[in-house]
Amino acid sequence: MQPLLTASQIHEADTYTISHEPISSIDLMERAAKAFEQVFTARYGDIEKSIAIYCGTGNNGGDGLAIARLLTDYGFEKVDVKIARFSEKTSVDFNTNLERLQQTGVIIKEFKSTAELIIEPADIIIDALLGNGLNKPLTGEYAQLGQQINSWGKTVVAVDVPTGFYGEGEIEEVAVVIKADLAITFQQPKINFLLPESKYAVKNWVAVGIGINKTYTQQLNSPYQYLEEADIKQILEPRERFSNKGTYGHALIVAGHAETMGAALLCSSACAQAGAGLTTACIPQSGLVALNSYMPEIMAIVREGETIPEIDWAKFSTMGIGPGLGKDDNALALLTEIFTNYTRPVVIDADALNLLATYKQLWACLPKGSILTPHMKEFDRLFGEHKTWWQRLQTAQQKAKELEIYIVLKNDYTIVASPDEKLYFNATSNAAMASGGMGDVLTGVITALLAQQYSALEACLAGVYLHGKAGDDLALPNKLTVVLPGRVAAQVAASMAGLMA
Ligand SMILES: NC(=O)C1=CN([C@@H]2O[C@H](COP(=O)(O)OP(=O)(O)OC[C@H]3O[C@@H](n4cnc5c(N)ncnc54)[C@H](O)[C@@H]3O)[C@@H](O)[C@H]2O)[C@@H](O)CC1
Ligand SMILES: Nc1ncnc2c1ncn2[C@@H]1O[C@H](COP(=O)(O)OP(=O)(O)O)[C@@H](O)[C@H]1O
Ligand SMILES: [K+]
Repeated sequence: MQPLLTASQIHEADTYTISHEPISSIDLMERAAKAFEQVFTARYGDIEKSIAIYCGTGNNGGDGLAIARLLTDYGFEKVDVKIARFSEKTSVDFNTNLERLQQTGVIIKEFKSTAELIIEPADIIIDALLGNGLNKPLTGEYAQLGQQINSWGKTVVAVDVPTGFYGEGEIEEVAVVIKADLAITFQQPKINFLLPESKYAVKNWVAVGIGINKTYTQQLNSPYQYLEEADIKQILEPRERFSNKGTYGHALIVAGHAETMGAALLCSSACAQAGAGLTTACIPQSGLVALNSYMPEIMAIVREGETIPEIDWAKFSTMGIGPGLGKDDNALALLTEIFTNYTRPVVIDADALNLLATYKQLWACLPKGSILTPHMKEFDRLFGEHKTWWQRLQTAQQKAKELEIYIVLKNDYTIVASPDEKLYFNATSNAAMASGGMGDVLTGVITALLAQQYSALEACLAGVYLHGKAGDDLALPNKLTVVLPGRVAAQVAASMAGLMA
């Protein structure tokens, strides 16, 4: 698990590392510049290309100067450095790196106003103007320079963060940010890189370690955490000798409606394939033949007309409720019946979320410790309209605590909010997975993990990771632009095995 820190915490962690490693601040900057150079040259290794490095006069600018020296040493012959002297203020390490660079043959130009600039002829621009030290939106000369650089439409690689971009907090639509094709960022992704609104400023990012003290960053106890493969490996347990289907739980999937039976099939088949010892689908009569032919391993409780079926509550280890269920009175009665009789944590998705959003009385009997898996629109239906993802993060954090539930807010980087106010970001999954029914599969996977007696948090974390990993394993090696949910469900076991190898 990697803690995601805010700008001020990153600054504290830098300071701590400098005094405790110990390492001098200028050497830490050199380490950062070296880490940048390695990723940069791996991506843009053609030394014939010309590079312009725009530097501020703080530490981000200092990085830029060190990078200019390192890229020249690497073999780039056309490196131009342009220092924006918009203020008299300079950092100590900026000054040191300027002296170092002056001893090389690199051309260093300075400008006091954007009006002095001509259209940049270089192939690639490195943005080392402002980094994490940004404390207000760009105005004046910085804003003009930002607009100017954006207007050139060049390939831009940002040092740490794009100039004008906030690592955390609300992203303002009107603020000027120098748009980066790639941000090579130090130590950790900045929290806002993981929210959809950042896509206008950051096409891609890579985080490079610079040896910031891990014990210190862990003890800061950040609410924002970034999931890593090692975390999931730690969660997943191998199957035991002498185990049987009873060992791995009995999951009930309550889903499906005449026109949306597919959701029930996808969800229950994902549940069976993610390892529930037994899976039963509670579906309308009209889906029974389809279920049996789609996956004969799954049992059924049939819903007929308006009647609520008899359910032997004690038989089920957990339930996944909602995919394709519909929102009619029947669905409401069924959900009420479940909430009245079943007290163990369940997984709530799709129409069950929409019912919860409409009929507020249902909240009172939602089993504590349950898992809600909304996408953005469902989330807003549940908790009100949000203008930004940053606001959604705050709401997810509050609501998970207040209601003692887990919220899986689905997106490119799915966020798991837990009652202890932590927010976990998952990086697996890819755009090939953006197709209807994918969420139904996720619900099946999480339900299966709950049935196998993983804790609710473990089921959420391992569930989102595995679901995304299965999609990645299918799509990425073959550069597929689409993977359908049924294939993802079928891949989960193999991806799980890959993690446990
Ligand atoms: N030891 C360290 O602290 C390390 C810092 N590193 C680099 O240092 C950067 C942070 O450096 P600094 O804290 O010097 O800050 P920056 O270089 O990001 O900014 C310089 C100064 O500009 C001013 N400023 C902020 N917002 C502004 C605005 N909107 N318009 C005009 N001026 C503004 C502030 O006074 C700020 O201190 C990181 O992003 C990273 O690139 C790396 O070298 C790694 C080690
Ligand atoms: N562009 C994307 N990048 C990464 N993951 C995605 C992307 N689009 C969708 N997903 C994943 O696919 C799932 C879609 O869920 P959801 O919107 O509920 O689908 P549905 O309602 O059709 O079942 C989520 O787990 C989400 O994380
Ligand atoms: K920058």
